[in-house]
This record gives sequence, structure tokens and C-alpha cells, in this order.
Amino acid sequence: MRVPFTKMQGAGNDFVVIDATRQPFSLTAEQMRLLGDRRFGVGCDQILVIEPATQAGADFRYRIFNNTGDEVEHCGNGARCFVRYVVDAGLTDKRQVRVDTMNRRLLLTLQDDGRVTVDMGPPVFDHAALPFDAKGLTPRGVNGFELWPVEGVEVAVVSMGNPHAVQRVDDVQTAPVLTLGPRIEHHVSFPRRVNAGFMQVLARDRIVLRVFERDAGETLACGTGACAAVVAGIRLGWLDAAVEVQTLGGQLRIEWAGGQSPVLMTGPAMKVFDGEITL
Ligand SMILES: N[C@@H](CCC[C@H](N)C(=O)O)C(=O)O
Repeated sequence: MRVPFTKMQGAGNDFVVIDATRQPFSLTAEQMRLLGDRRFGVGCDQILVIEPATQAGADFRYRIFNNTGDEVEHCGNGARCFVRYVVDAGLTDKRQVRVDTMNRRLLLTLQDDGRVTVDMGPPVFDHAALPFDAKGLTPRGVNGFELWPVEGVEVAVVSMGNPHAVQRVDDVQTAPVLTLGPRIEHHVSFPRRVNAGFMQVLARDRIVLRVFERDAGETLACGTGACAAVVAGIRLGWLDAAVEVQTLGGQLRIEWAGGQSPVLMTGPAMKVFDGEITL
């Protein structure tokens, strides 16, 4: 099967984008693993599939698969690349696009400087939503929020549509992201596993973040991870309402006014090349 695709990246988090607005998407999990393989395929952190809208009020539907072939709920950097793709491919002439993911409707705005702002919706702290099973764990309350003891460190748990466990570290460069990340990802308290964030607070409006993503391992940036880290930092009293997040692959701006207000994420989205692969 010949599969046309577009390679894209947002702050170095990289994607194979498949346009399924004209023909149905039919790749198996095995074919997606091959597509995502950096040696035997194209290589990417996630595969993004763009489909026609199925719900009233939406412009498109957007599905996300980790490079393991597992379908997941959300991808923030991918959302920015999605809107860049649909505008550049002429699939819409709107600069504000509404898109449905597995469990959220996102509003995306293409800015004049080429960056994209995504209304990611509100964060969710309900443990069932992550899911997070706190049985046997005693939290430490900080500023009315909780830090949970997991794998010998304290994590804040937040869902941005997908699950995140965020910890504060003194030095993100030397943090044990590659060894502790997978242990947190697979910890028994997270039945559907979790994305593990490591944040260093530089100032109340500036953090450095590394994320060990569920399935994909450490990536150069994780958009939902940046939102989760800033939300956790605000709830814990460490951060202000607008924060610049430095990732390994670029900078994201995250804003959250608290409560049920949506988290806003602004950052880059770039095409790398078009291609075609036979699977
Ligand atoms: N890179 C993404 C998140 C992709 C999904 C994640 N690995 C998961 O399994 O939840 C982002 O930019 O948010």
C-alpha cells in the first residue's frame, strides 16, 4: 500500500501527518509502528490522522497514534501541526479551526507570525479521568493541592485529556529522565500508564521541562506535558498565570487563569517534507 504523508514538527516533537479527508484511514497498528520506526520507516514520535468532522460545529476530526501504534487522547504539539497542515494544504481558508479529538474539542488559531495558539480546554484533576489509583499512597498537601509519593519522588497528577505526572527537580539537565521516566510511566497507580514530566522552575514565569512520554520515550517537547507542568506549578503556588516553557526542542507559552478556564498554549508548527512510503 502506498501512503502519502507529510513530516512535521512542533518544537522538535515530530509527526507523520496523514490526510484522510479524501480517503478512509486504514493502517494497522503494525503498519503504524513501521511508519514510526526511525530506521526501517519514516520515524516520528506520533502519527496524526486528519479526518472529516463527524460532529456538528467541528471543522475536522484529528486522531493521534503514538509511534507504537496505540491510539491516544491528545497531543498538544500535534494540534499546532494539524492546523498548519489543514491551512497550508488548502483544506480550509479559516484561521480559527475547531477540531474534535477522542475526548475534547479544541479551538486552534493560526497567528500572523506563523505560531499557533491552541485552546486546550480546562485541566482535569479527577483521579478517575487519568486514571490514577491513589490506593496506599498518602499525599502531601501544598497550597491546597497534592503531591503524591511515586517511585521515591513526589508527583502532581493532572489530565489534559491525556494523563501526566509532573515532578519538580533542581536541575533538569541531570534529572534521571531516562531511568525514572519509564518507572513512573509503568507505575501500578497509573493503570493506563502516564507521561512523566520533570520541571525546573527558573522564575515564576519561566520553567525548563523534559518529558518522558508514554510509549514514545523522551521527546524534544510535549505540548500537553507543558500545559500539565504549568497547571501543576500554578496550583502548587510556584508559578504565575503565564509561563514560558523551555523544552529541548523549542519554546512554548502556556497560560491558565485557574479553575475551569481553558489552558492556552502558543508555539511553533513547521512542515519538514512531503513523502510517500510503501507499507
Ligand atoms: N507529544 C504529545 C503527547 C502525545 C501523546 C502522549 N505520548 C500520550 O501517550 O499521552 C504532546 O505534544 O502533547
